[in-house]
Order: sequence, then C-alpha cells, then structure tokens
Amino acid sequence: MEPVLQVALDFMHKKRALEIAAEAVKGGADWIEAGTPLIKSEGSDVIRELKKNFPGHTIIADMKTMDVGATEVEIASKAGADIVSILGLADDSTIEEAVTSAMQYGSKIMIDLIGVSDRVERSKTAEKLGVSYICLHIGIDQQMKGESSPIDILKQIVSEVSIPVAVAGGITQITAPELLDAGASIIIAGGSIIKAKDVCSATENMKTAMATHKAVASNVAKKYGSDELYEAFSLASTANISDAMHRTGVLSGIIPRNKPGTKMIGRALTVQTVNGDWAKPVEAIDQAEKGDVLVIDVGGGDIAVFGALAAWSCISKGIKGVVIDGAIRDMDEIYEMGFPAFSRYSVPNASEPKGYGGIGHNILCGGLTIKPGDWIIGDDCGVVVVPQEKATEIANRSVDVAERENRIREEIKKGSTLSKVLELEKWEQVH
Ligand SMILES: O=C([C@H](O)CO)[C@H](O)[C@H](O)COP(=O)(O)O
Repeated sequence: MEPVLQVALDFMHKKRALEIAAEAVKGGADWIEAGTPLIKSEGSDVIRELKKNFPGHTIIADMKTMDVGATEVEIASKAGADIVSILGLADDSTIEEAVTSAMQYGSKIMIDLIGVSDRVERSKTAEKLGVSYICLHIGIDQQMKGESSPIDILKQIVSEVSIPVAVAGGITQITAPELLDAGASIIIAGGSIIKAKDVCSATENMKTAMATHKAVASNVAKKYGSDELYEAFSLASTANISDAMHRTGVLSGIIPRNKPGTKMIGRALTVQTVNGDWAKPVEAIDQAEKGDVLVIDVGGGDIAVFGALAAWSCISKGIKGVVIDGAIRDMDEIYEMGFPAFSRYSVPNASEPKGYGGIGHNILCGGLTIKPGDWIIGDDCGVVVVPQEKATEIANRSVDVAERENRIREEIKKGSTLSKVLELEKWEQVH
C-alpha cells in the first residue's frame, strides 16, 4: 500500500475542525480523522459533516471504543466513517463485535495500541480477530512526559502481521521518514499539522517528507527531552506555563523590575534571610552555578537585601536573575544593566549583613514552596515556578499551549475574534 497521511483533528469545535480539514486536504492529506475530543464534544454529527465536505476522502472516526463494539461501530459507520478505531485494551469480544458490525456497515476496524503492554502479541491477536489496521500510538499525555514512537516495536509488529500498520503520537515532518523506513504504512499526524500557522504548507511538507523519505525542517509539535528544557521554556511565556499547570505556579505579588521584553529562565538557588540582612543573598552568589536564579525568601520584608553590586556579582558568575520575596534597591542601575530582577518591593534603604538564614533549602516565595533546582521563569507578566520533578512534562505542555495560541492568533488575524474562534457562548460551562 502507498504510504498514507491521516490528519487527526483533535479540536473541540466542529467549525474550526472543518476549516482546518479543508486546508489539510488542499495540502494533500489523504485520510481525515475525526479526533476523539472532537467526537466527544460534537457527537457523531461531525463525522457526517466531514463525509459530506470531503466525499472523496477516507474518514476515520477515532472512537477509541472500549465496550459495546458493535453499537459504537454502527454509530460511526452510519455517520459516514470508513474506518473506526477500537482500543487494543478492549476485551476480545468487543473487538469481534466491532469487526462484525464493520462488515455489516461497510467500514473497517483500526486497533489502537495505546496503553497496551505487549503490543506485538496484541497486534497478532487483533489480526486474527479480523481487524484491518494496527495503530501503534503514543498518547498526547505520554508524549508530554517525553515518550515517542518506539521504532523497534514498530519493526516487530510490521514483521509479525500482514495488515497495514499505522503510527501516531507526536509525528512531525522530521520523524515521519524514519517511521516509514521502519515499515509504517500510515502516518497519523495531529499537532504537527493542525497547530501550524499555515496548515496547507505543513501538510505539503509532511507529504514531501513522506515521498522523499527525508526530514523537512519544522519546530511545531517538537517534544523536548530533559536536557532541552531551557530551549522549551524559552518558547513559552509565563502565561503559557501557568496555563499548562492548570493556572498555578505563579509567585503572588512578585513584580518584574526590568526593561520590557526581559526573560529569565534558570534553576533555583534558594536563599532564606531576614528583613534587611543581605549576608546570605550575597554569599549565595559565590555558591551559585552558572545558569542559576537566586530566589530569596525575606518573608515579604521591606528593607532591601539585594542591590546593584550584588547584581554585578551575579553577572560575573553567570547567574540568570534574582527573585526576592522582599525588597530590592538600586533598581535604576540594575534596570540599565539588563539583569533580570523581580521583587515584592523596590526601596532605597538596606541594613547590615548579619548572617541569619541559610542557602539551598526549601523556602517560601510569593506564597509557594520553592525547592533548590526547581525551574524559575520570569517575564513581563511575573514569575512562575515549575517543580523540577515535573519539568519535562510542564515544558512540553507549555510549548503546546503556546503553539495552540499561535494557531488561534492566525485565525483571529484573518478578521475573526477570540470569542468567535472558540465559539465561547456555545461552550460556556453549564451551571
Ligand atoms: O489520537 C490522538 C490522541 O489520543 C487524542 O485524541 C491523536 O489524534 C494522535 O495522537 C495524533 O495527534 P498528535 O499526537 O498530536 O500527532
């Protein structure tokens, strides 16, 4: 079978999905998938609309059925689906029922291996049960933690079954060629196409990558590993990061004191002191590693513990910035030197270096606990903290938020509004 590009529409809204599907079809998409969130928000009607709008294209209903296989396949097939996805985790009886129902309504079954532990064995069983396609799938939530499609398992599945094997899960114009080389017949792409500012070009680029077996450069939907977090956080704003953390992580009352556009990214070196005592903050500078951010807990004190000479010392050491739950001084000089600084207060007066407190233990700043090594990101909106144990996942989710906003921005710029693009009134929470 010729390699197929299946574009997955994982939106909540039918109108946006249909518009983006039209752009993807223009760019050469072969198959169009009604994604699971789309079907769950709009119902099977969206499958009907896709069939009506793109009659020459194979329509996939990503039902991810887990039970009542026959009924769900009947619903999707009657709405126009040519292929219906059933979870590999479902009981054999559900898969058998789905296959029988698909034969009755003229559709086919694709088994989705998301969450399956022995994917090779399950693929062999699924083929025996009569399914037409296998889909090796790394879910979006798994991708955020750094998982990607395992080439070795793909190769094993391809060698063990005779039906076409699809791959899904964060596939980009860079990764598609190696998956085809490993034997995949169907490339399922969601984010790398539907989050692109220009969906038509992104689809064309994916088709080129598939036809030539050569990567085409693209940054959309790239996933970042634990050694690439600086790069990832540099692509997201503090607002994006807070959204990715379900609107948490914000240091309350900590205000940027920088030139507009200043961004700070680094790992926390925590310091605790008392009001006006600048000994530990200044000693911490000598203990810091390049790339650290000093985070100073002064319990909200209003006498300065940090000033311009400390800031110059930080620059000498390669420290990325300072965050103070208390007061800073010499802001005119610090502003001019471009050293990122965030604090609760800016005042002229300091006190004596007495030496209370400590360096490198858990502290409170802006109402949140900060641990040494947590990621600290600051920009014109304020400061957020990302716990180090969740940093890879939050970095990827933050970039995802930024990319989805980039796409929405393009739609607004064509003359629409945020409310219209998101169909806000229709989707308000029911109270
Ligand atoms: O099936 C999918 C996911 O479970 C949400 O419904 C996606 O369509 C699939 O993963 C493809 O999307 P990307 O991973 O963004 O390429």
